[in-house]
Amino acid sequence: MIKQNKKRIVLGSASPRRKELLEQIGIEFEIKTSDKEEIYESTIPTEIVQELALMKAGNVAMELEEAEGNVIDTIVIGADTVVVHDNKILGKPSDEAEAFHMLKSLAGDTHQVYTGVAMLVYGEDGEAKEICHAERTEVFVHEMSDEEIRNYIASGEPMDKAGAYGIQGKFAAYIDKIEGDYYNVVGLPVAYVYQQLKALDA
Ligand SMILES: Cc1cn([C@H]2C[C@H](O)[C@@H](COP(=O)(O)OP(=O)(O)OP(=O)(O)O)O2)c(=O)[nH]c1=O
Repeated sequence: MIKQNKKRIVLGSASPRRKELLEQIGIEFEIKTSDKEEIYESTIPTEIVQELALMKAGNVAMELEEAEGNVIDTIVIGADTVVVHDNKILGKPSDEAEAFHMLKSLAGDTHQVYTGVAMLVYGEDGEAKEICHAERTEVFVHEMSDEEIRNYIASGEPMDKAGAYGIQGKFAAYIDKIEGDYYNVVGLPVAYVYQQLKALDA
């Protein structure tokens, strides 16, 4: 059942995973994306993901305002996911060699996945309130041989994903356990999003 929202909800993301996750909980929403560059200044993972999530939501809101003249009674949602291993931030790999390097470092060890969520909540007056949050999940990965890593890269799964893996795909074979929200690893802590929308009476 699709929940009829009181406010218009706009997901500012090109990620197919985020779209699926929001659909999964039955929220009615539209997708708008912006291809503006994403840059961050912070060095702390919880801050980086919130900064980037807010930038994504802000860019989409700005383009919405340009296109439609104003933004009222709307919630624009942005999100960003990074993997952190040994205090190093891993985004999407730029090539297969980097994917190999990332996966080699994650194999047989524990890392953290952080997803930042930013919600720009526009009222009737067109004024926006910002809500930002960072969710952390601990992921424990089994040992992997170099051949297993190479085969996984050959599957094509790693290249558009932070940390070069997708927990929801073939990489499931190497997940020992997680602590925290599974959906956060896939790219959107949907329970957090739903609970916020509920609290906002959206
Ligand atoms: C760790 C992990 C990440 N991912 C994905 C989620 C995100 O799509 C991607 C991280 O990249 P992001 O830069 O967070 O998002 P994106 O560029 O895909 O989409 P947009 O900026 O338009 O919202 O990695 C998985 O699908 N599974 C996983 O297990």
